[in-house]
Amino acid sequence: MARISSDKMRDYLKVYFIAGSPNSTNPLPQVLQQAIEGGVTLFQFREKGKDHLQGKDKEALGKGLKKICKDNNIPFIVNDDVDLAITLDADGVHVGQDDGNVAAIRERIGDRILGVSAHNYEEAVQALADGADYLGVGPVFPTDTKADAEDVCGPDFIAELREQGIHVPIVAIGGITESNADQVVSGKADGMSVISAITKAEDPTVAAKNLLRVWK
Ligand SMILES: Cc1ncc(COP(=O)(O)OP(=O)(O)O)c(N)n1
Ligand SMILES: Cc1nc(C(=O)O)sc1CCOP(=O)(O)O
Ligand SMILES: [Mg+2]
Repeated sequence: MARISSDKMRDYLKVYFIAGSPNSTNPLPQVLQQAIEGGVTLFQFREKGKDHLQGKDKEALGKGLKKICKDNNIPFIVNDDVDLAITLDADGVHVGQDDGNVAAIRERIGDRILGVSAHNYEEAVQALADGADYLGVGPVFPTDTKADAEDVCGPDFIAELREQGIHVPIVAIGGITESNADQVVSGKADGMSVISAITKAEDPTVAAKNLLRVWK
């Protein structure tokens, strides 16, 4: 296996669905299946928040979600938990600035996809030097989903990173909805990551379709 190409990574980032069981009142496997039917291009299992699953329960949910992704040709990414990613043979891992040494995580996961959160030029450059395949940048809008999110940077912050010479795949995150997703596209991100825009939608399939349509 080889590292993913930047072109392929950009395709996968278009509508990047992130969720864990605390984000959804309906069973997450059902929501993921519906979101995939609407066209989401990548999935991250982020089991965080109130009453989140742990240990074998978390592993069992992750295993089921990974199968849904595999059956539908969507890469399955695990948030934070590198051990679980390896146990489940996930397609990749996403880590933030406080989730461990990125270069060491790259060593551990081999050629799997590695996403790293970055909030400024210096963090972006370091993440790439350490082996990131894509950067997660946010929050681009206010979000209620992540209590410890950084200050809102706005969607145009990604265009600023581009001007500073960061041309790798970047996905915007935080507070993205059907109503503001067009600003993510004009802000020069390669994709949008969403939690509540899909998990709290009346119909996750329609929500995913509407987000995908913004790219067309
Ligand atoms: C695609 C993407 N971008 C950013 C994040 C946030 O990661 P992090 O800062 O480590 O925060 P947690 O998600 O771990 O709470 C992400 N998960 N995915
Ligand atoms: C997981 C996460 N990371 C963020 C960051 O800024 O790094 S914002 C965020 C929450 C995204 O959820 P929603 O789409 O519901 O706003
Ligand atoms: Mg993290």
